[in-house]
Amino acid sequence: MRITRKLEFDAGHRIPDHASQCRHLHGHRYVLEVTLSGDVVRAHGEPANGMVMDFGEVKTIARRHVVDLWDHAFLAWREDTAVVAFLATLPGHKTVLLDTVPTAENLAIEAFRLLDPHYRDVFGNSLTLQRVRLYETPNCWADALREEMP
Ligand SMILES: Nc1nc2c(c(=O)[nH]1)N=C([C@H](O)[C@H](O)COP(=O)(O)OP(=O)(O)OP(=O)(O)O)CN2
Ligand SMILES: [Zn+2]
Repeated sequence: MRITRKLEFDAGHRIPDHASQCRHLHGHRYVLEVTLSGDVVRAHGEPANGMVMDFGEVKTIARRHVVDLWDHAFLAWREDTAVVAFLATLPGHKTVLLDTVPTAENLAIEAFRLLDPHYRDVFGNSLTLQRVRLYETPNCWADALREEMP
């Protein structure tokens, strides 16, 4: 069985080497989809009975480890030196430094990496993070799939 929880957040970014519009500082309302696989828990009296994982718990973990960190932040490639230096002049600015250019592909991979250790199988139902899908716009998204993760 697979279940998916969708969350949304707002963040700024730029793709410094892009040939067109995306080299400019701009933002998106990102949509993050977290897909888990596992057996349905069959345990009378347990709050998770009948579920792979409570959607509320899926959300809590995604917020704690990605969404709350990235929401209203500027997601910057640490080698984008001009932007990183500028953001450092803004007192208390919420900046997230990334090891890769903040494309939809790289953000999906990074979100998968951040979330994977936190979706733990506590009911013996083989709970596993399978996919992180990140929408950069309603028309553009990237999938980080477990079988393709480095
Ligand atoms: N493979 C990728 N291509 C592009 C990425 C990316 O992350 N991965 N990112 C961008 C830009 O950041 C941009 O935000 C996307 O812009 P655009 O292609 O204009 O997308 P829209 O949905 O706004 O397009 P419409 O045709 O206006 O709906 C570019 N490429
Ligand atoms: Zn963009």
